[in-house]
Amino acid sequence: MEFLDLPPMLGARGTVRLPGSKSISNRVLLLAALAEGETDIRDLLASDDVERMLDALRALGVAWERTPGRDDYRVTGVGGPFPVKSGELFLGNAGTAFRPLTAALALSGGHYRLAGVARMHERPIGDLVDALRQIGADIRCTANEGYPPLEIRPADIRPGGVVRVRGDVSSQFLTALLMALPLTGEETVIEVVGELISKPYIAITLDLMARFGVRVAPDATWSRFVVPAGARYVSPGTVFVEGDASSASYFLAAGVIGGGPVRVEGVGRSSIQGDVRFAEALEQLGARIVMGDNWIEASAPAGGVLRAFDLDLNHIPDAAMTLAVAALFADGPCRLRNIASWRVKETDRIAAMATELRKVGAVVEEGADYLCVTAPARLLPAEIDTYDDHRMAMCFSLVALGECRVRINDPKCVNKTFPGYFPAFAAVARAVPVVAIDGPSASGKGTVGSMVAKALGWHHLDSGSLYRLTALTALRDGVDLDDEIGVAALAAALPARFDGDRVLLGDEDVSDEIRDEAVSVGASRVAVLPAVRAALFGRQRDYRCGPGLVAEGRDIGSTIFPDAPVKVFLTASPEARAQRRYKQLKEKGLPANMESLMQDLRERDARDAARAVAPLQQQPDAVLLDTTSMDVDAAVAFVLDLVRDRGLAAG
Ligand SMILES: Nc1ncnc2c1ncn2[C@@H]1O[C@H](COP(=O)(O)OP(=O)(O)O)[C@@H](O)[C@H]1O
Ligand SMILES: Nc1ccn([C@H]2C[C@H](O)[C@@H](COP(=O)(O)OP(=O)(O)O)O2)c(=O)n1
Repeated sequence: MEFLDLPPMLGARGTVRLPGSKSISNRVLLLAALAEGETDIRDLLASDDVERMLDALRALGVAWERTPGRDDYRVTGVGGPFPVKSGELFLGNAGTAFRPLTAALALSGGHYRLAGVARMHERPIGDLVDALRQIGADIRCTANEGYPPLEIRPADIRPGGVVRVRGDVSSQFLTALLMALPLTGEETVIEVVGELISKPYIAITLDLMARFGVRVAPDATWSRFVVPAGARYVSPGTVFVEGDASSASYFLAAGVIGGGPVRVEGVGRSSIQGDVRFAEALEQLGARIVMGDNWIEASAPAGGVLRAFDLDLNHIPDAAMTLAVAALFADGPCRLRNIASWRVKETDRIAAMATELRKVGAVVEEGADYLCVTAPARLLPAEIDTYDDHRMAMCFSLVALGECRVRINDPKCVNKTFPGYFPAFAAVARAVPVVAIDGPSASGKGTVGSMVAKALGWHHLDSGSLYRLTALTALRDGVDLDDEIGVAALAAALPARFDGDRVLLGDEDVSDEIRDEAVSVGASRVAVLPAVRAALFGRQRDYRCGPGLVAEGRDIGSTIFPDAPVKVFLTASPEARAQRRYKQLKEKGLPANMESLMQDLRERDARDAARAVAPLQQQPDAVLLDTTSMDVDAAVAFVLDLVRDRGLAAG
């Protein structure tokens, strides 16, 4: 399984240009396809769901072309039903393609098959099929009644009169009917049965239909819609796609959780997307929000802490997911109400959200249509499953802003709506900085690392001492150093503590004992065991805390913190290193022999460099620092300059 490790973040600020709205992109594509004339669409979203719609339209005889290198498209409308009268369409997990195409194809007089991924076949479509059958459509659910895949056959469509459709499962059914019925040319009344959910999405549909020349006004209660006689779609010429307001939610929340300000460009006061009201929800949590016509900016509440909330989120079902994760930063239990539609989205989002929030330590109560989330005192590092749901992946990236590392499984699921999400997030979120110092034995890593950490006021990790503590424990407990599983178990349970430059096992100071030659040789032996390295992997990452970390070892820059902004490969000639070690041991009153030290050092260098897992080697992005003829202070000054040059510490 592919994954992405997000480091703990210290805060967020900056500006993000949003990708185009998915809801607008797929609606505009379909309307442009059915309209008379050519439509130029600017800033169309580049994502999987939009690709599915584009592919389908081409298969159905709609010509479109893309301006090379841009997200601008020209669609040549067919001025009515689709001209291609048979076809098999694969629509992935794109609800915004599947539902509207079902309705438009049911009225196109052809023979079509529509299918998607397994999850698409679990997402209900029965209410839409029932509504279309009322006007004579011949639609068969070929696997399970009420669910895709579907087969549509030519039929005697009898428009006019009243069509009833349920509005309380997914508003996309109403959207699909609204967009397709003008193909009949006759007046049809749509009556919504049950409370209409997600009304703002219907508002997007009506707004875009009006731009293509078909005006449908809802009654006061949004339960009756009249599609006028003689309606036909005509291209408005050029359509600009707004930024995606649901995608904006992650960055606005990042600004609120991570201090901010974070500004999103592409949506604002004049947006037609209901999800811009997510900003209002954030305001109820105490966030500071500023809005322009085409941008929104979010910052943390004046007091820093988010207020607990109890909100009906029916009007912003997608952006509401972001609030479930924002609840991890609130000062009390938070309730998200009226969100039953989550259960029929890309995954059962209520269940998925509850499961994953619990992994980071939250207490979650899950109901048929609500979630109650209580934040833990401290977030726990976790491995988040994403259920092939782009929004799960994007939401849980926000956990990192709690200075908590988080692993996102299958991160590419964001391609559904936002392929550039993680780079965009990394551009506004500020990771806890790490100085990674790697190099051979006795090159000065410990000495330089400790002094650099003190000068910066950052945390310090001497990873070698973890290997030494592991070896010491194995030697004491009589565990064979080649017993990989046994030694790894010791490494995982090590009661290691660091107190300044003192190294402790529980309460026992073992700073000197771990420098014994026997322990040094043992450390070098256990360090080649993959299970031992794996056992120490997460432990080392947990030392990454604000304001920053200086860590040294052999694989810090390559494996433990590959994203470290400063990497140094510290080395010196073998002779210089042997002499340093000799002096060091003598000063500590420990026995030392120059010849055996030299020999031992060469052997250890060879073992560190040749091992299969995380061998010692200079990373391409590491700066070489050869201290053969350089004193400690000069080496420390060199590293501090690098840190300041990268803008990670004041000058
Ligand atoms: N640039 C340097 N010049 C001279 N001696 C150094 C230098 N860097 C480190 N030393 C000394 O070398 C010894 C070994 O350094 P240490 O930090 O323990 O190395 P490592 O952690 O790489 O094994 C220490 O006594 C240290 O004071
Ligand atoms: N990140 C690390 C740190 C140390 N090791 C290995 C290398 C050494 O053999 C032991 C002890 O490391 P340490 O840095 O304390 O030892 P040296 O004094 O540099 O030889 O652990 C490693 O494999 N990976």
